[in-house]
Amino acid sequence: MSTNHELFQRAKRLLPGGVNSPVRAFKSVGGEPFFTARADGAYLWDVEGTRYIDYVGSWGPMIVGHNHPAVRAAVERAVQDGLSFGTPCPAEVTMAETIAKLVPSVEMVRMVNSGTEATMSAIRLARGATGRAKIVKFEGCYHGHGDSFLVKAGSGALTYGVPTSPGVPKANADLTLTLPYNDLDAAKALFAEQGDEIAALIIEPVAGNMNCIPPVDGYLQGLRELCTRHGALLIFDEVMTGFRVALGGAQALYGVMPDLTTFGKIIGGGMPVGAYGGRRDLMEQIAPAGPIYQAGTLSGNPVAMAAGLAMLELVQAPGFYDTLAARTRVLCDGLQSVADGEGVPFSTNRVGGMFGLFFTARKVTSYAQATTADTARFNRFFHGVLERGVYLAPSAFEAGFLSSAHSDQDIADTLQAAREALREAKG
Ligand SMILES: Cc1ncc(COP(=O)(O)O)c(C=O)c1O
Ligand SMILES: NCC(=O)CCC(=O)O
Repeated sequence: MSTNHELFQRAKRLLPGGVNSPVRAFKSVGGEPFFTARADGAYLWDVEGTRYIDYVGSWGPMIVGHNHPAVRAAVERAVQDGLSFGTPCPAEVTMAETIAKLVPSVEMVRMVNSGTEATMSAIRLARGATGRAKIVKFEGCYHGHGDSFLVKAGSGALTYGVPTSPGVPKANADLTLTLPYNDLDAAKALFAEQGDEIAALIIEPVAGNMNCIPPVDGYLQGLRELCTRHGALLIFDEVMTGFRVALGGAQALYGVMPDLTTFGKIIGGGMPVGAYGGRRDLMEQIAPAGPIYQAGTLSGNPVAMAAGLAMLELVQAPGFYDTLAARTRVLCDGLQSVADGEGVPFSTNRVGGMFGLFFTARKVTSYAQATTADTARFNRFFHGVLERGVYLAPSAFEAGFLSSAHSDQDIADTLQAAREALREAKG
């Protein structure tokens, strides 16, 4: 039987950094990642049989808990009929209808295989439709690993201190303009200067890749007005927030209609899926309806669609998001009172089923504030709770996720682990 350590040694010989996605490595918190053998409900079990209460949820998709019987059964049924057809299949039509029904701004969709593909395709569409080249993104936001987005990026790029990646041609990076999140005046100033060259502004409507930072009141509305005034498209990257902060995503929660929206994570139920969609007049410019090319051998895959549809069925249960948000609140308020009790400077953010923990006394509303929180303290806390069976994202710059499988007891156990970890780190 291989141990975590043996597996990681083998992995490092053949996989860069021992992982297939950088955020999984424990490079910033220190130590070695554990290898998961099995997942169920709110828990992961590593190859040594240790159980963890999981607040990563496969980085977002597992909103009903791991290995949900209804999702698993849907996949098992779909597999009986074949794994991939390369022709249209019925489930992708149902998927498109479901997304269009649930997400206010979506009139048409195209399925893809990851969030990265969704965002790359959405900006190609924006450029093709407007005839403009520049895009605007926000410092600390992450939109996958497309060249245009690895400029002042969040997530692993921020965690590892290389927010602008080598390998992105300068000509490409120069077309990506960046702004500070939650600062409408900065956006107004940029659009006043270059508004007629901007194809699209893309934003995480709740930032989740520089820890978790909700938009301040009126901010998304202000960006909407700015884009409309300057003829630029507004793209909400709802890969993380879609079906996470509310059934209709952040656009439903805040009542702001983007022109295009990108999706991933939850809509695949744990299978590799992404999608982009929005205004009909824009989406009809995508091939073969229109000239802007975008394609995919496995796009709309029947097994992935079955998993995603089962997931979207479950989240439509009455009260699903109210309960999820209430649990998230109990967790965050509980952690706050534990930290207060231990005299540790601490604050939290949360929207629906996503949350952020900051080792700083003030409420965090900006990238600058998020990056000045005490990351060394976070790293000690991360290991302190991990030793006690609680798995947080191994980075101070990632949002956390709750699922409907997390019980009151799981939250109570998490708070106890947090209390012990904070006490130990002080002593
Ligand atoms: C907001 C956001 N956009 C895009 C992506 C990219 O998605 P993927 O990892 O599926 O390519 C992610 C996460 O990875 C994300 O959080
Ligand atoms: N918040 C970070 C992600 O969702 C990305 C996961 C990955 O890159 O593996």
